[in-house]
Amino acid sequence: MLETDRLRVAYGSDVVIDDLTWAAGDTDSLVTALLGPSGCGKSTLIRAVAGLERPAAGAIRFAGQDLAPIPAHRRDFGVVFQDGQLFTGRTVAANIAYGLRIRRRSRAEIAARIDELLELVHLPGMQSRRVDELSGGQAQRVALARALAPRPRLLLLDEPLAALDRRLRDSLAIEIAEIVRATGTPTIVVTHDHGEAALMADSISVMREGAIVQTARPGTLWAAPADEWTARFLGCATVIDARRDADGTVHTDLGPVAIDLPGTTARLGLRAESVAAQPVTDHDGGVTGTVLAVADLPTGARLRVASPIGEIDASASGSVALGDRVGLRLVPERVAVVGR
Ligand SMILES: Nc1ncnc2c1ncn2[C@@H]1O[C@H](COP(=O)(O)OP(=O)(O)OP(=O)(O)O)[C@@H](O)[C@H]1O
Repeated sequence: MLETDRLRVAYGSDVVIDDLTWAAGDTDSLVTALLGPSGCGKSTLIRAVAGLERPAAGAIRFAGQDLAPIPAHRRDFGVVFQDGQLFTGRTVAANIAYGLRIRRRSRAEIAARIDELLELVHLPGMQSRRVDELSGGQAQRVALARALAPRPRLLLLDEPLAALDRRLRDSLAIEIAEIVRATGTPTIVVTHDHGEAALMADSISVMREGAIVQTARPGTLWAAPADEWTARFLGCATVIDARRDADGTVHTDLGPVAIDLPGTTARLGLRAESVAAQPVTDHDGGVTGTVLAVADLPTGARLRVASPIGEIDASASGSVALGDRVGLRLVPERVAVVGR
């Protein structure tokens, strides 16, 4: 639905996006996350799509239509930025009405649409509240309602949760995704947080230095990152070699693991959840290590372990203490196969 074709965006001589050909929002993916580290060009891409930056070369198309001749306010795209950018000193209703007023909708229609949107974003009855009196989470819901009010063809969310605290971020991420799904609005959400991307999106495009390195569903992305950089960016702190022998067993320096490899050798990405640690007495003579640090998380203990391949992260379900000797085992369903 949204396509960039050999797109280049630059600030003066500083080229941020070069030769980018990318598509988002196909029929089975309503919400696409644009995920990448700080400074990789996510906001620049979103701003170019919104019509706020003029491409130096290439094209951006929506539903087949070249957007170049269409100014930002005629694209029918809704935009929400990190801090919402509401009109301060005005009411919630006045903010949501903005895009409807400039489209000259009737008063009755505007009032009805405001009521409907406030129900949708779970702020019923807040019409006459001044936006300066809202909490950060409420302000972002109003910004979302304002963006959705004119029924945009595409919604662009640029780090909509970045200014909120962690606990609120997760719940609002899920809520925003539900709201945009309820309206059926194709959405691109920019984030540098892969947890947030997974909570919100059907598909994730990973961006690195102005290029999209992989687009996939979240589960596929975690299990099969396109390359080592992507694996590390997605939380695989350790990357190791694996090789498959003639009888199909896959060997690594952390012992065998029951996974399929695309060839006879591959690189595996490991997160703490990929390596299970258990007290060495219960262990059957495999790889062992020494516990260097323990963090007790609600989901179990997370460990830093001195292993034969150096320091690695691991997880333990039982009780483990600093200095313990632990047996290490790779958890096949939690191991990422790089470049599969
Ligand atoms: N208005 C501007 N003028 C000049 N350079 C800019 C401008 N906006 C962004 N840049 C530069 O372009 C590059 C990409 O920035 P951009 O904001 O698109 O990245 P981002 O991935 O959205 O990062 P973040 O997550 O930190 O917002 C950075 O090097 C940034 O310094």
